Amino acid sequence: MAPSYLRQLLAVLTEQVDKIEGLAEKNGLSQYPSLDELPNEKQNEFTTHQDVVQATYLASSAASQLAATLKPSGLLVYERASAHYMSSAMRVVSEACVPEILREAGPQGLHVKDIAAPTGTDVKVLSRALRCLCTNYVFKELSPDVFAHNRPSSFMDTQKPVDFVVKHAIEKKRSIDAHPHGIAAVHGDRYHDTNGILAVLDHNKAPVSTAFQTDEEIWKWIEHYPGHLKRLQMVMMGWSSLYPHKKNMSGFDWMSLPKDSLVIDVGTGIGSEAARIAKLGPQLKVVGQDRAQTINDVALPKWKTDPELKPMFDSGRVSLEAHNFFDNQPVRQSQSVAVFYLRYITHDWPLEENIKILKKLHAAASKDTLLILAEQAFSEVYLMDLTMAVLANGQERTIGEHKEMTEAAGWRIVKIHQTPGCCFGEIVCEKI
Ligand SMILES: C[S@@+](CC[C@H](N)C(=O)[O-])C[C@H]1O[C@@H](n2cnc3c(N)ncnc32)[C@H](O)[C@@H]1O
Repeated sequence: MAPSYLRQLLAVLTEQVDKIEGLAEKNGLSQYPSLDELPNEKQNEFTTHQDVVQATYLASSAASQLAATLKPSGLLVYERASAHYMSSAMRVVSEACVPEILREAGPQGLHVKDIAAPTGTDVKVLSRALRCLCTNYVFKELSPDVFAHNRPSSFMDTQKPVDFVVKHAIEKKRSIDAHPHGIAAVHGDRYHDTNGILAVLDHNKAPVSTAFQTDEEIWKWIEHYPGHLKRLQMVMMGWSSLYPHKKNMSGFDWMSLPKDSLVIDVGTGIGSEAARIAKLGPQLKVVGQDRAQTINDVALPKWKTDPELKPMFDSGRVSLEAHNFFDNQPVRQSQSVAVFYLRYITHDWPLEENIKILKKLHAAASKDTLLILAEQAFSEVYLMDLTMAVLANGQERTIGEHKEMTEAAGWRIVKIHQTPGCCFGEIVCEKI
């Protein structure tokens, strides 16, 4: 039987790796340099040798075809579509003289605060740009927020002294401050830029709001364009297929809740999670809440007509409610809320706004109410972090940042369910 498609690719890879390692041995190297090894003359001579280059091209083509084959297709397409964040991140990093600063810092690396200091670059922006690159194998993060060079990143180094490049960067900033409509720079007090991450620093405004010259945040602004609103809410359904196995997210056990427990899906959008929860926990009562226009013009028309959703809606098992999550929760005389569930809500907002949202839920919670945040809980896909920054001035958060945020609003993380092989998870919190 002919070898399978995967094995054929693997065979090319194995054959070329054998060839590369044979050539390495012949040239007195123990192996092909890893990503962590910084280039030196001997290695450079080896890695640019004609026979080695030929073998590495074949091996890397087979490897990327293998990766593209095995990666969930939705994720692959998403990564390709948001590749521009990588160019933005490279630009931030090179204008903040990071390659030169890290060269002088050496292999132990440097904390992002110290990397940002010489050019006065915003620490948070730099940290997010560096993390975006690290997850794509350019630079490496040794411990949280401590970064160092790896082999690919060292190619960004101009080899000029730090003092020289920093002086140049600061002079450029001064000339931009004098002519604010001039070319862009990423350092300084404000972030003048043209390549997609403008105004990341301005906590009241996302870059998208700046681009469309509005002071409204995206969820309010988009209501002026009903077609866009519908489209954006449909996109949320698409997230479920980014990771195919996420359709069967094996997280919180909804069957563990008693009959008629009340689950509120806060910021439900079109209600795809409300539907999922109602299916996983047929004994539950689920309420989907969102802004009035989303409920009335997007969610209700779907729930009243979709053959799969309509029976749940007609029977009252799922209901939809117009509610702004910055306001007090409606008073529910008859029963307390078992779970406040928020999927992809907190990544849409900066910390201060999230604390306001979570405090409102805290005020309406009984001592047994659980808060579940369905968010990126493990740092695998940082490309989405910059998407959140651009669209909504939001961010993906590390576990530490989730802890800080929930505790500031009176909640304590008690469990994290991670969907196997997926960076999304369900973060379960109790009232402190
Ligand atoms: C990223 S979407 C997530 C939707 C849904 N939870 C899901 O996972 O499919 C964020 C949702 O928050 C809603 N939202 C934004 N601001 C809101 C507010 N002030 N009150 C209630 N919902 C809001 C939006 O309308 C949108 O449906």
